[in-house]
Amino acid sequence: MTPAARIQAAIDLLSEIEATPRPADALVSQFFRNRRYIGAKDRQGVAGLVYSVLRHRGRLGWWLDRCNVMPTPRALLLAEAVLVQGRRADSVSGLFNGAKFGPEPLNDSERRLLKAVDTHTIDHPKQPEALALEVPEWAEAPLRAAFGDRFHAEMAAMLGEAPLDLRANPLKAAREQVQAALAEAGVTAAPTGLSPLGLRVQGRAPVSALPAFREGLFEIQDEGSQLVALLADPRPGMQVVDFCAGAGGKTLAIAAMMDNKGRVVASDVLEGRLTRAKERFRRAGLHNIETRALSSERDPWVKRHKGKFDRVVVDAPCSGTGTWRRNPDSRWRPLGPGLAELLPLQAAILDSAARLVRPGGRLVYATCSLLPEENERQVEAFLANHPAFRLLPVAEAWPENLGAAPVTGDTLRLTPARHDTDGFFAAVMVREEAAEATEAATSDAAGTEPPPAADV
Ligand SMILES: C[S@@+](CC[C@H](N)C(=O)[O-])C[C@H]1O[C@@H](n2cnc3c(N)ncnc32)[C@H](O)[C@@H]1O
Repeated sequence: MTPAARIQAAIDLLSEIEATPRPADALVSQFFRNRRYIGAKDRQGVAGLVYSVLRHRGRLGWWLDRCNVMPTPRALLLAEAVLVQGRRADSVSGLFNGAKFGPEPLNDSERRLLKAVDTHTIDHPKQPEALALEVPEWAEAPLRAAFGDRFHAEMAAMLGEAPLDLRANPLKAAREQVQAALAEAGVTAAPTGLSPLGLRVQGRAPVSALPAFREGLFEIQDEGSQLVALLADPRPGMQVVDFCAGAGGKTLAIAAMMDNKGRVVASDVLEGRLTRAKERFRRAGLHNIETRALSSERDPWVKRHKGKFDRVVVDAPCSGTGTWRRNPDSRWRPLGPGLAELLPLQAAILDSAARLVRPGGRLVYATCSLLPEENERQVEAFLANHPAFRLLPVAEAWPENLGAAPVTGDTLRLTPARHDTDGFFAAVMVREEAAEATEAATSDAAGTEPPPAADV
């Protein structure tokens, strides 16, 4: 592809991302699947342009606004070329010449834009702090409240790219074996600091094309997500529910730790996600998992299985603020259901899923959010309404690993700035053996119609 053709492909891809609410990573994969003639290097070049626009979208928008130019994909890419890549306006305009496969020539306002941004860089002292950190307006106040004087450092750490983490599948290979298989394929990876199963890859190797991946020796999973699954402390022979299993990221880790012994139920309100998860379970060699599509969090299946499970993991739908490094597009997309709907939904899911926990069993509540409203506040409200449960400090829940890790407080709070993982929150709660009767009396009381399921 010529450089101009790459720009045109980036314009097409950005237009698709703007036109649909689906996450950018899914659309990027689909875009290239439908254009198999685009080679690996060009794919990387086109995706690099698109992700650079998404990663700088707030500040690029600020510049376009200042120049009175509409934020079209063409204008965003023009501004990106100058303000982020540091190219001169002349060399950029030369690529917009209407040649075959390249973009149409510039219009007047685009020419004006190039002239205005020439020799500038993306940051400008007049940009408000939150915008300079690519923090959308709706999230600024809660994130400032969450981090106080660490707001700048935490948000700055979210501007970079997320590392590529893998989780060894203990059913098929130890972490060292996976590391050796990767090295043989020319991929360098080092053990992660917190997760005993994790490997962090150096650079951006296409690991899913490797035989070791196809044979299920490892999964692609952020270290923070691995820790959430490990916190449930699933053991062989246990009965476990992954209540918001989605495409099965945490289910895979949980089931593998159980050595294929016992039972894991992967449930979700979106059946399509569970169907996709099944292929991953098969590749990983797991046959102790069953999937269960729920009509809502109060599906009758839950009541029928009250008190039957040793572990219940609730990886709740959330704002996703902890994954901004990985999904930069999600900062600027409308929040889907919005916090006003997410907060009661999270509480309702936790409330209902808690019924499944047997006396002495564990309930793990997790989100990939950085907002206390979705995290600590939800757990506090749950504990206040469910005296049968008590918080188990994470260092006690999993002393052999987290005891030595830089994790403070009773709950797990991971951030890119502090732990170089995605932002995650997890709390472990235990249903007291003696409190069964009290809890049983209160848990089935509220039978109100649930809010619609959110695809988050
Ligand atoms: C954060 S995602 C789960 C990610 C998944 N656990 C993983 O590790 O790959 C949250 C999931 O909650 C599901 N969900 C949304 N509303 C729900 C509800 N009312 N009951 C159960 N699951 C729900 C969504 O469909 C979504 O798959």
